[in-house]
Amino acid sequence: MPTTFASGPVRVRVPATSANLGPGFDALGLALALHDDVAAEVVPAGVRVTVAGEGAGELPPDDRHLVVVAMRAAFEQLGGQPPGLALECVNRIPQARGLGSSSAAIVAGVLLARALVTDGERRLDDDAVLRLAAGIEGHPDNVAPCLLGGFTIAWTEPAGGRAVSLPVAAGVRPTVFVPAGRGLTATARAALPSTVPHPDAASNAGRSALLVHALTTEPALLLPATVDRLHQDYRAAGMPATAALVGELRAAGVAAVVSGAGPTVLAFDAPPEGFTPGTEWEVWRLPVEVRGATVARGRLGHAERGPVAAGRKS
Ligand SMILES: Nc1ncnc2c1ncn2[C@@H]1O[C@H](COP(=O)(O)OP(=O)(O)O)[C@@H](O)[C@H]1O
Ligand SMILES: N[C@@H](CCOP(=O)(O)O)C(=O)O
Repeated sequence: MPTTFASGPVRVRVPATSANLGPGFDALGLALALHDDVAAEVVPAGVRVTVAGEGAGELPPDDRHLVVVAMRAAFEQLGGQPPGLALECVNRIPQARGLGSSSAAIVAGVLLARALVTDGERRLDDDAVLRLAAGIEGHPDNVAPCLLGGFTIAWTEPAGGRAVSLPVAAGVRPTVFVPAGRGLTATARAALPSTVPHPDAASNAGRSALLVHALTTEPALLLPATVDRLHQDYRAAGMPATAALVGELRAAGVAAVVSGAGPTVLAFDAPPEGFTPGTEWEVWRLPVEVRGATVARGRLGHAERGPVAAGRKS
């Protein structure tokens, strides 16, 4: 059946995410209440992208833009490309900091493309959206919480990425420490060895299983549950300030980890009174986002164009 396109714009709201959560490398993730909003419309020709907020003046306004790249991949699976595309992006997720901005862009693109095709949900169901987005990103651990919300466990089968979302226990209060400097995920992945010692793998298996229990049921166990031996130490030389802050917070009894591939630090509770991380860090309390990505008809309105998402506080 030929592909037909919806008339008028559609919009999507996608949350920031923190992946790994310490021992759950490439598997565990958490959605956070900080969002990008993107609207897209099929137009007669060309590709036009406007960007406000994070990445404005830096991101390519054309087919190289990651949201457009993801839309193109999704349209391919949906049966055909539209004649042209117009996008409006309002970005609040800091980019290249370990808060899942690239996954958010990819999820936004796949969901927008599906919503712009008249029978899109029949052609690309929710499981296929996750598989496609995880395939573009290369690992499923950010894409899963971005799509599903909450705390997610993701894994990869021969057919692609899959995930489940679990409710987070009351008393988990994520705080992120965001540095001004960037770090690309690809660079941080290149710092990892191709094999790891068996005791390190065994340690992470136990701690990530414990982390599922700690995050959903018993937050008092978050400190021992967030010990990692598979990625953080290998990456420390490339982000010494991040490694030092994780160490200081943990020494103060706060369960802290590298957020995603860094350089942001995620703590599962507020730092103790009087703890000063240094002026290079912006400190935001970001509640867990339970909703995941949401799609609606129409352009971005006043609410979506606002400067700060609900929950982000300095
Ligand atoms: N909202 C966005 N729109 C377009 N491209 C984006 C967006 N967010 C991130 N990107 C692209 O992804 C890169 C960052 O990806 P990555 O290194 O995986 O970091 P992060 O931890 O933020 O996901 C950016 O430099 C940019 O090229
Ligand atoms: N498991 C990945 C997670 C990358 O997350 P990001 O938010 O930094 O893109 C990794 O550790 O490489």
